[in-house]
Amino acid sequence: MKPGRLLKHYRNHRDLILRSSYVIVLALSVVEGGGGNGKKKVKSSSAATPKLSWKKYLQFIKETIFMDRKTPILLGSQVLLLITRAVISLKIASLDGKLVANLVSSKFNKFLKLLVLWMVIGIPASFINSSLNFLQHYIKLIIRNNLTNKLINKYLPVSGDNTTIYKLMNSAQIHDPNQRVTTNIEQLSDSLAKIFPQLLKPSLDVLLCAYQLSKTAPNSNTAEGVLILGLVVHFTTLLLKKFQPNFTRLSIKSNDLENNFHIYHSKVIENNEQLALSKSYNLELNVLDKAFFELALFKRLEFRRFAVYDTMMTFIVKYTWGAAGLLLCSLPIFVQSQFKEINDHLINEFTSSFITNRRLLLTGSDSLGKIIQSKKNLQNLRGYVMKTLEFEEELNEINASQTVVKSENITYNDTEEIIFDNVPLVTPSGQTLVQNLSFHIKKGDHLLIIGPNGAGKSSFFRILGGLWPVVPPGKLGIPNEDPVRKNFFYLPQKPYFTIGTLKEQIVYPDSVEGCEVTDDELYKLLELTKLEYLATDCEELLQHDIDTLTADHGKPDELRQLPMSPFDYVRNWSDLLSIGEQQRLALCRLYYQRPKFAILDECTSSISADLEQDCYKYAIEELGITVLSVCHRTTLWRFHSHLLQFKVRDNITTTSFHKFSPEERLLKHEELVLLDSKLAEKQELEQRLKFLEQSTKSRARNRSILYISDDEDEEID
Ligand SMILES: Nc1ncnc2c1ncn2[C@@H]1O[C@H](COP(=O)(O)OP(=O)(O)OP(=O)(O)O)[C@@H](O)[C@H]1O
Repeated sequence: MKPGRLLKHYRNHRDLILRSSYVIVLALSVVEGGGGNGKKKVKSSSAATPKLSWKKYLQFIKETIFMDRKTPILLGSQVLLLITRAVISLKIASLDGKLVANLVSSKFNKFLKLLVLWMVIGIPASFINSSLNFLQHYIKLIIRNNLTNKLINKYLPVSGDNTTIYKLMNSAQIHDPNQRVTTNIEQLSDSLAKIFPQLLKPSLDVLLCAYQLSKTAPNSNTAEGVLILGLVVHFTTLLLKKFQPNFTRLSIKSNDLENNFHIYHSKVIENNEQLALSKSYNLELNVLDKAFFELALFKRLEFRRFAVYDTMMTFIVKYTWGAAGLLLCSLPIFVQSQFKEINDHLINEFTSSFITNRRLLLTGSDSLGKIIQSKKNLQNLRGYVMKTLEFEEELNEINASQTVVKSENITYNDTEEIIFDNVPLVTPSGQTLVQNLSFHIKKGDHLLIIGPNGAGKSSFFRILGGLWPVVPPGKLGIPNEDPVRKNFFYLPQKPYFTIGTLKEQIVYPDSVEGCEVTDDELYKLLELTKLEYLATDCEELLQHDIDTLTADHGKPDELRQLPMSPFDYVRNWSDLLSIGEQQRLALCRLYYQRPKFAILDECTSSISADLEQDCYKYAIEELGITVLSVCHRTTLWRFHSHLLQFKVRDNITTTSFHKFSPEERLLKHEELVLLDSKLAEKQELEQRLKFLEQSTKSRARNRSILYISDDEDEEID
């Protein structure tokens, strides 16, 4: 094509070509500014950024938005409001220009009319602004609600075997589930609710301003100038990218450090009594200090990077683009003033155009800066999504594995038997504690489990309770589920108590709603473990509250809210009760539940020996509960008929299982203890004898030396 024809074509389609090139250049700048800077590394972070493909990221965002029908509708409304606001901003920009022009030419009436119009437009503008704020918070709440529910349902699945959290805490992946469900989801929802206005508002502003600028430029020759401005924006954005930190990495690392600090702090709170008694504040302070120091150090590094980036950003967006824009708006005026005679009308026109275009340019450059800055939020959001997805995938895996393991290696019988057939005891970390465990007991066979510390006694319970899988070729047989009576009830050495009512503690893990137990029945349960004073204490506290509120006539509402029964009085039971009392209250739970089998893992170790015996007797003889117990006191042996013994020799653990006669075994045990003590006595006597022989010998030697020296003395004499 000849240059002449090309020029003609250009002239014919000049407007279209320039406008589209301008938009393309701006879009390029946005994409460049929004693209990742993969080469940059966060120095203090040793871990690599976890991988998350864009497809998976967008899929997650899509699923989160469409989890609820309300969210897309609200997002749609947000978009509509944003478009309306952008159009209103344009209108206000042109009004601004006209207002100043009328002010300069002292046209008061026109100025007043425009001012009224300006105020009238302010009404929908204010409404739209506050509606946008409201919508953003509302969308955040809905997203947070949906995500939290989704994760909590996977975290505490009602349909599973209630082992998810245990398995999660034993997995190497997740150490901070509480943070993931709380802080992480909150940050994710906040970021996601902000991202649309953050991206859409400035994008719309940029597009509308670009369109308006190229349309309302004082001289159509400035269209090329607008394109040059676009190119300036593009290249400076590329420069800005060099200073841009990797926000995803920063947000992940910062989150991890925050979580570490939180975990250490929770441990201190949890073990406050032990720390006070062992006077170990100094040590714990060091640990907390170190965790916080790491966090603060990283935050400082993060802020420094942000500060450098912000400085560059402000300089480029506000001043470089601003100056280029001002030049673009003013140049045509200077050029025209050289050729035309300046009259009032021209001054008016110049002022109006300059003010309007300047405002449009400032809005445009500011919006472009915001789009580039929203990359930070996009990358932060990516970090939060990664953490949430990692958590969710781990939960999905655990929950899926539960059903597989259960169906493969566990069988149910109606003969009320527990059968361990060649079951290896393997820890979650893969260490085999016992090669194979084989035995079988039925209802009424009370099993005593003994063995040295760390041999695997509690681990056996973990397999029975479904916490650890039944590893092939092992097979586990357990009784069929019974709607009336639970199969198993587990009592550990340190039972768990909630902050709640006394009734809730006794009927746990049943809910008090729909529970038909009466206060008298609850009181009887407490009597069995000699804990009736707990109910009396609650009664006194309740009476005290009633008296105080009655004396204070102004609080009838609070009086009405007080419980009717002392069993409904709320207290923090785990802080309030001694370990022995906690173990006794846990026994009340056992009596209330009356399961077929009770798994008692040193659950009476802090109870006095005579009460312990009474409690065992009641459970076995009165309630017909079959016990499987780990206990170190020989006084409890008489309640058992079978023995599972763990023995460790040369670091290899073996087990033996047989019927057990407690009297015979106790006799042998007593004999063994006697022999042991005699053996110890013998060894002591032998040592004493050795010592005496040695000291006699050394005295004899000393004496002979003395004699020799006497002789020598004599010789000298
Ligand atoms: N979740 C786990 N992950 C890895 N190893 C574990 C886990 N729980 C326990 N173990 C290990 O398994 C071994 C057996 O522990 P277990 O609690 O069964 O011992 P125990 O015989 O009950 O000891 P004790 O009499 O002291 O209570 C120990 O070496 C312990 O460190």
